[in-house]
Amino acid sequence: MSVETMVKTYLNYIDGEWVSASTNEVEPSINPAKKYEIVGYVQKSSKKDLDKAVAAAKKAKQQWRKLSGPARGEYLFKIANAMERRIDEIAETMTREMGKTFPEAKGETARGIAILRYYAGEGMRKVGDVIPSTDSEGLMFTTRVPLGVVGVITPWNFPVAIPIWKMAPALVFGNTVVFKPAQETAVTAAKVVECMDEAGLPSGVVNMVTGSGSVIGQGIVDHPDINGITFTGSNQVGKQIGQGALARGAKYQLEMGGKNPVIVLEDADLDLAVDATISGGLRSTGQKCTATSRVFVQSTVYDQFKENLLAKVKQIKVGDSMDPETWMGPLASEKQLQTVLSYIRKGIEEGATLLYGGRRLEERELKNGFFVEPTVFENVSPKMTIAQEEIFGPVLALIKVDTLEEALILANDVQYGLSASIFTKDIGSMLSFINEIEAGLVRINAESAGVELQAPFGGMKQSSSHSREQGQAAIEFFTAIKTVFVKA
Ligand SMILES: NC(=O)c1ccc[n+]([C@@H]2O[C@H](COP(=O)([O-])OP(=O)(O)OC[C@H]3O[C@@H](n4cnc5c(N)ncnc54)[C@H](O)[C@@H]3O)[C@@H](O)[C@H]2O)c1
Ligand SMILES: O=CCCC(=O)C(=O)O
Repeated sequence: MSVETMVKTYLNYIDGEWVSASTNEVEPSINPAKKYEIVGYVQKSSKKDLDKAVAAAKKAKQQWRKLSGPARGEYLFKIANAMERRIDEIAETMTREMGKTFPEAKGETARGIAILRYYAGEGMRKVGDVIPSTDSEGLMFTTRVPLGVVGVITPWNFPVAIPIWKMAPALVFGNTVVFKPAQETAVTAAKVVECMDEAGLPSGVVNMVTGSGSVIGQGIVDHPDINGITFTGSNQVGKQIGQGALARGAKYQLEMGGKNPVIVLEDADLDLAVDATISGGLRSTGQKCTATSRVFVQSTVYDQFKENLLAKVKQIKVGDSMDPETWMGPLASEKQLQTVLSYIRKGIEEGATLLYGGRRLEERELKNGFFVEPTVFENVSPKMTIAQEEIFGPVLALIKVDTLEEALILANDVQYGLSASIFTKDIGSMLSFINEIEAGLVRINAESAGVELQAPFGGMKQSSSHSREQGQAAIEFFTAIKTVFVKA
């Protein structure tokens, strides 16, 4: 059964107009909690639509870069205000489209608004330095210029925060944007862009084209008039994007997966560590790049930690994310469900012990959605697939260790390096962890997830192209430095 009456069709946004794709094809965006419910129809665009969007962004860039930083910042304040007026509607759309609980979706939308305001303020900050020249009569200084047209390619798991943490700095530093959201959350993306339109952003400054990654995403990578590409998503796609961008000399930035460890030492506050492991690993149904995946627990407190963790995991209420009683919603798509179930099967086949969960939930209404139980494994050895690969689902692997040194070696023994936590009261252990863990986000006595918009964010190793997003770090990607020498 599909509910097709009164379902709105969302259009592309090109040169300040809402337009259909040239293909005349649309795709349904469905609710992962009730797969028969269509949240909206979104455009299945072609390269021709992308070309129009790029041409609009290219035309708009001269006027936009001529505005002062504070004037561009004013537009961001207006977008933030428009989003604030529509916060509940946007959050509800996000919940219905990708399944995170309504409070989480509302928190993310509020975060998007705060990011806009932060970067609005950045429009007033300095963009260069005066550097002493060897010529006593010369003046040497740096200034920054925008890249031009920036392609923004984003995933479905943070459908408001991630597009905004890319588009807000792109805009305030004088770039124009071609935005390709994940098709799974294109309705939520359209609502964010509606707020930009409501704010009166000049035509062509932001353009949105929805469609498949292989056509629109790849089209952005290959387009000669796109000067920079900022991508967040999987490693597989990120590597392709990096290679494509490098081949034609475009600037690029990739933020990708994680396999994030938590270390629990014997002196830890165990209640805190248990709560943080559950929150960091299972909120958003484990679909955060920063989600806790591997939990290294010192052998002296292992049994106690396991008992306390399981007692709490068993209480987790799984269900429709709009239900205020629900703590954990569905996975975002059928594909995501199948991937997570296949990792769980692999864990069992490779000899890990399934302590709790592991099943798809199909009782009553749940059968219409992509629900899986929160899942906990133990006896996970370091080379098992579930200890190495990003699962992106509510699956925790408990691993017993004797010492911090052993935990650090095992924690670092993966290709990823995004975020990591430790629970301990010992300052020496904290310092060893800070120095030796291979992760871009290092958290002490706090869960592995939780990114603050004013601080740099990005990974080490294969989690990133080694650049950083957010905070003042964003200026490094979205501008180019010019060194100027002046002599009268
Ligand atoms: N490090 C971070 O900041 C961060 C944040 C959120 C998510 N992620 C990662 O994102 C992944 C989950 O998101 P996903 O499933 O949407 O990722 P994905 O790589 O499948 O898709 C991301 C985006 O790339 C597009 N795309 C797909 N193929 C493409 C191609 N050939 N060329 C250009 N674009 C293409 C998609 O349509 C989508 O818009 C996880 O690995 C997660 O860890 C990382
Ligand atoms: O999915 C990646 C972003 C994670 C994040 O924003 C957070 O942990 O708060």
